Amino acid sequence: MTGDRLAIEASGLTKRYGDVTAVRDLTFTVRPGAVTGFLGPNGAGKTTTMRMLTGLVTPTSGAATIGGQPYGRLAQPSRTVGAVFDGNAFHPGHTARDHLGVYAAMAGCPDGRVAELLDLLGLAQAADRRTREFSTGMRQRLSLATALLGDPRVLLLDEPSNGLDPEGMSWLRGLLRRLADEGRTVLVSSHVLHEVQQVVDDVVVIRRGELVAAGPWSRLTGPPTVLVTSPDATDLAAALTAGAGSVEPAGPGRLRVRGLDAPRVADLAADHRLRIHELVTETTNLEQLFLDLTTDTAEAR
Ligand SMILES: Nc1ncnc2c1ncn2[C@@H]1O[C@H](COP(=O)(O)OP(=O)(O)OP(=O)(O)O)[C@@H](O)[C@H]1O
Repeated sequence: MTGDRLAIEASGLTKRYGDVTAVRDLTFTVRPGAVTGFLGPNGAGKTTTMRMLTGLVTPTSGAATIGGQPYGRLAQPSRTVGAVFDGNAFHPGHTARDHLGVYAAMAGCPDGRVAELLDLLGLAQAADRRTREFSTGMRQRLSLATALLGDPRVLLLDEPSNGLDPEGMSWLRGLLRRLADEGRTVLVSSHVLHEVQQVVDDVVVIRRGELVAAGPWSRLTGPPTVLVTSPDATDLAAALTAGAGSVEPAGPGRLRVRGLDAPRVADLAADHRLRIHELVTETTNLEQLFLDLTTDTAEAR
């Protein structure tokens, strides 16, 4: 399979339920070999979009394709796409091993695949417990195991972090990274930015069913700035400007510098025998960015 054959594409995707437009004219691409965060507040239309990508919901207009084909036309859907949706149902009397065994048989998975996944998903110890005893986090792991059974190259995960504790979150991020590094296409939705920001390469942000931003995370957050405090701020500003930095005042004795990293700022200060009392690299406040992207400006007018 070439890389392009693994891309997810939404093109003018729209879904209306009566008067409610859940998703409106959504166009984006999700590339293989990366983790893409599908972000937006509750009710933004993430689940509806993911359901359209997997053929569970029929778009009112527009198209959703995976590797250039609508989900329904894929030759081996369960071997191409693995999906996890909130509220995945398990038979309460089945053990995790039973549950995976049923799906493995349906997907024609080789022997040993169930044990492999129980291990990969950290469920080996709980393999023979009935799913009715499972915590939300264990259910999430079992959903993920089910999605991964057919060794799919494309993964669509709707809020997979729901119910995971911090350790589970960190484990999930590691798993997502690994799956993407193996060349898979990984689309993961979340309404909580900080849960995914450490792992996503790209983002697609929606609000009220419409696209707000899409692209590499680094492009959306911009380059870091450096905040420097110095009793020699005036001379330091001149030295940094001469060193190709862009400098603006940020309070008494304090400068905000763009275009130079912290070591370069420190080196230039040392070259000019100027004192530094504090040096901080500022990354964009991502929560604020997310808030800005998702706040409905129409309401503010
Ligand atoms: N079957 C349906 N019938 C009517 N309205 C629906 C249906 N499914 C979704 N909606 C509406 O479409 C909008 C988008 O819902 P959706 O579940 O896709 O959002 P979401 O971003 O996944 O939210 P959450 O994070 O809360 O799951 C909401 O206003 C929702 O009420």
